[in-house]
Amino acid sequence: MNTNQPDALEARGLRKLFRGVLRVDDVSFTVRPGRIVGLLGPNGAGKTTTIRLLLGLAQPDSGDALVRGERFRDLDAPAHAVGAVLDAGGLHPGRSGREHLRIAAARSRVPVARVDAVLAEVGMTRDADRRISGYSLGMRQRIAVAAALIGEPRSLVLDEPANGLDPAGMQWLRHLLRAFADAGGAVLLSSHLLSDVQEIADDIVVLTGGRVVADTTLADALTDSGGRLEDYYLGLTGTGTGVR
Ligand SMILES: Nc1ncnc2c1ncn2[C@@H]1O[C@H](COP(=O)(O)OP(=O)(O)OP(=O)(O)O)[C@@H](O)[C@H]1O
Repeated sequence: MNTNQPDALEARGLRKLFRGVLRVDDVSFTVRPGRIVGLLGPNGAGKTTTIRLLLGLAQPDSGDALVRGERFRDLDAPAHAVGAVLDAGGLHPGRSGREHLRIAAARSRVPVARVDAVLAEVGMTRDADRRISGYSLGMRQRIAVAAALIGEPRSLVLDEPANGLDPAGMQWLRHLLRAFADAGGAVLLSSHLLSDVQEIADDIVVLTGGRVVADTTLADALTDSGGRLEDYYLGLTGTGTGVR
């Protein structure tokens, strides 16, 4: 790794209050190129808020959320820096997958030819012209991933991407993310599915009550817990809430 390169994604002392309550409390971690980082934590731990801060969708009360060393709003070409998969359920049901991606391409100011490229990348070429209302949740996830890839980003951020994916869909996502990281991309994904994270992540960050309680490699976490991420996680969070 070139140590002069800024980290792909960096949370630096992030704090966020909602109605006077600290929900993200001094959160710091980095995602380096070539790594897949799993962001774990019980319901309400602050994962989505942390992701929204990194993507410039919410502003921290203090601290910095940096993408390649810059705040999201200062990036020249945000779609080229980071792609996000936030809520596949939020796609407009009346549009086709292709229309959704054309809009994403226009917003990101990337050539419309990228639409066919990302459709192929996510295996949705054949179904591209059907309405999203007729898609399964797994197909919606593929279109959401395609939209994230439209700007050929160097980083990907995914909030609960496994939601709605069947085992074959999950395997597909795993391969896609690994290939992305192997090509030098950085990946941050939140998930409740510890077995999936165990199969996919290089590093893990565990949040509880808005604070980072672990930031380690997956290998070290497994060594510490006899090979089961679930045991490591439950040892830290002391709860099975929301975790299966
Ligand atoms: N816009 C908001 N207004 C008020 N409170 C909020 C807002 N967004 C999040 N919170 C609160 O902040 C805390 C962290 O929420 P967040 O969604 O980041 O957690 P999470 O770890 O992603 O949880 P889950 O696993 O349930 O998705 C929760 O207590 C939540 O109710």
